[in-house]
Amino acid sequence: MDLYKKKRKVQGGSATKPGKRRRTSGPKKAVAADLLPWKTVEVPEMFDDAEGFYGLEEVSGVKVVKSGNQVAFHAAVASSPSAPPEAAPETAGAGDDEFDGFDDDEPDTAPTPPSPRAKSKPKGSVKEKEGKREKEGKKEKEGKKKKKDKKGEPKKEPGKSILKNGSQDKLDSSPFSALQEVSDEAEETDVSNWAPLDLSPRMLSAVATLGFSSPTAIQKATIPQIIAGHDMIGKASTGSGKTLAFGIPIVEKWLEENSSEDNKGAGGDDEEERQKIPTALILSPTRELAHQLTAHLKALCSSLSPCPYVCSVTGGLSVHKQQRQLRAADIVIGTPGRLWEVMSSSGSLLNAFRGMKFLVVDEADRLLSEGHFKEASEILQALDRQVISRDVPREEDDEDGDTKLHHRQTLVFSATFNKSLQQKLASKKGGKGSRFDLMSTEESMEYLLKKLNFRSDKPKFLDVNPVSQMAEGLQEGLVECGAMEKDLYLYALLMHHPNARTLVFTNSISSVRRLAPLLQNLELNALPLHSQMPQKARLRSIERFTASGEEKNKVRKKGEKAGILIATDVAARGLDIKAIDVVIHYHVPRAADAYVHRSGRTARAQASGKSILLCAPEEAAPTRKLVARVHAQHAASALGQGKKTKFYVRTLDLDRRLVSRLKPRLSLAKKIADSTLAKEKGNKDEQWLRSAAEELGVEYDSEELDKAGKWGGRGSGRRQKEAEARSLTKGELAQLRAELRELLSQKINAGVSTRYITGGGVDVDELLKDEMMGTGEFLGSVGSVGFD
Ligand SMILES: Nc1ncnc2c1ncn2[C@@H]1O[C@H](COP(=O)(O)OP(=O)(O)OP(=O)(O)O)[C@@H](O)[C@H]1O
Repeated sequence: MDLYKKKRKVQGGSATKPGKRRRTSGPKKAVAADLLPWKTVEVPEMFDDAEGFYGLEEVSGVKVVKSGNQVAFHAAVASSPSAPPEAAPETAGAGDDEFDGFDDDEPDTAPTPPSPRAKSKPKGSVKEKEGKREKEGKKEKEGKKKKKDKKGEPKKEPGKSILKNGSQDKLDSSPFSALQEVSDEAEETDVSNWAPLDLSPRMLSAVATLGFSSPTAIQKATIPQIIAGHDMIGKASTGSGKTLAFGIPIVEKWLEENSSEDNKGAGGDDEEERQKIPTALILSPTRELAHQLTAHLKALCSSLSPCPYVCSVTGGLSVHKQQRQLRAADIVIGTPGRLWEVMSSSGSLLNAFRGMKFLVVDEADRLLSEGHFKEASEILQALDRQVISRDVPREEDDEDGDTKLHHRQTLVFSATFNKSLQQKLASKKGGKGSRFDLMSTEESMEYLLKKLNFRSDKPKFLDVNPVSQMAEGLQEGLVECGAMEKDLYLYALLMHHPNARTLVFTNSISSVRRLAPLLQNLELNALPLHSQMPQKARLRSIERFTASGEEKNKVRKKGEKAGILIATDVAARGLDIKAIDVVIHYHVPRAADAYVHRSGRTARAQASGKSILLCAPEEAAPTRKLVARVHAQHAASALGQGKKTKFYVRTLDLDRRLVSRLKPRLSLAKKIADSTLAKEKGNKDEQWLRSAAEELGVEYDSEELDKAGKWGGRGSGRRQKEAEARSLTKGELAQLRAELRELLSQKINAGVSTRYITGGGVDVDELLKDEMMGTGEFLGSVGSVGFD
């Protein structure tokens, strides 16, 4: 323990001059990799098969120093492997890094996670992720090893991983661990644009570690206000950096109060026995978002020493374990369900939370509506209840008898505030259709004021994008197609964007289940994501999607395809995956906020992206209205400037003859997918019927039951189709697969489309030129789908 503290002290002396971050060096010695104090990584109970974690060891507080092609490990103290240093997982600064999974008990409509804001991955250090993959296959491991050798990176012994920095350094097995990778450009990041925000040198250094040279608009607007002590309602478009807008002031406050080792929280010598008062509690509507926020804040704190202990409280870990972690937590990020479970079972914990400095309600409109409202509301009420405590300052009642918690700032953030929030807060049903709309500034303010116990009567309301919640670099379009042609048009859109990382939203889990294998049959890198998937599979899909089709120096690995994530709205909010190029709404969103948040998964952080709605003819008019409502402010502001008054979502025009040439592939792929799904379902149904028959003591006769299915009645047509699909023999399926392979091996001839005919004929030689052959699935060039 002493050793650990001493190390942190040394690192703590590394504060740099504002403006530029400089490398600091402590009294560390070069140590052979074998002699570093490796420590076995504890495997979370939830991982039955350990997901490759068995045998993994980690080491913290080690600096990887790279000079040319040489790499040396510098550690304050080297010890033999048999004498590892004392680990302090429960003390301030230790990381909450066990992956506690994605809940399947979250409402299906709940949104998901994001990814690195850190500009680039560290090249010189051994990456955390590699530890996770130790067991993923010998081949892959050898491949990686070779690559590393080439780069001159340190050779890692099997099962060992070096993690960056001493404080939050435990292995983070969440899919958002990439968020904790910090930029190796930090050394060069000029952070002088942050100067007006008056941040401490240590915070500037932390921001430089992320490689962020300027604050975003919402950060610029809100950070000084929050640091000055104001309550805040912050609204800004998706992907505009709201997390750090509240994260930076929270960490700043923590730094202010924990600037020395002698002043660490409410603890003291008996800290382990006592409940620490956390600096902040951040409420998140979904587990995935909570994990992302945790990773984001840990990334911010990764270079700080001492640094706050950031801890997430979501389902997946035992309540007991989380209570232990919470005892030492400085910043707690959690979903209302699990938080309430943990808080309500411990008086001292609840009391400690009452003393915190910040309460953050992220994605407030979602959190205070739908399924979470009840628990979020209980947490808020419990926090506001006054209890006499030695640690928590007593508050005065105001003239109305309401208790004002003057020591606590409340921060509320979202890109949207919708009408369903208004109804929930007003506890009454709104008029028809109103829940689909977004709220005006005044309305949002009024209702948030009713629900949250702000310290001042008028919290600051900052809307940095009052005209539009949509990201600036976003292009929006709509494709009209027959209701039964959505699969075909989806495939055509994907063919038009062969290298684009694409996120496809559906309104139902069954559509995800159907579309993912269908597109996989078409040799696309389609990955499913919905709330009924097992946690590990969800995690895998996100990881594969995040890693898919990565370009190194603008070159994609040969044969590597960009990922296509087929998801329900579980992925709509907060998901921050780098470089999503296209969002496709396979089903039109049910409400305006869903449209904003789904579309906001692309064009993040100043990037560009496309959002495309697939609409059946009867859906087109209401969808256009919904999009127009989202842009209503935009239109009004344009009117003020004498421009056109209405926003029209752009109609995209796919070449229908070209689309129809995709049909043979699609129908083969569909037959195969239907048969596979029907067989799986059939097996499950049969199993269920067998056990039901057994329980009833009757004989199970599958033929009789099949006949029963043909008698008619509701669902009998579907059942018949399923039976037909199921009846395909192995040989027939193999034949279909062979036909499909043959079709997929030929490119689609775009050269004789109507566009070419009207364009003046086809130059076959031109079409067969190498560069034309290489562009996706089409032979010949195809026009763009209609965006400029
Ligand atoms: N100052 C900055 N400079 C550059 N990038 C930044 C900056 N601040 C944050 N980012 C990056 O911008 C991305 C979006 O940030 P964040 O996830 O906080 O957005 P958000 O506004 O919360 O989005 P959403 O409303 O969709 O949840 C992240 O990848 C983050 O790392």
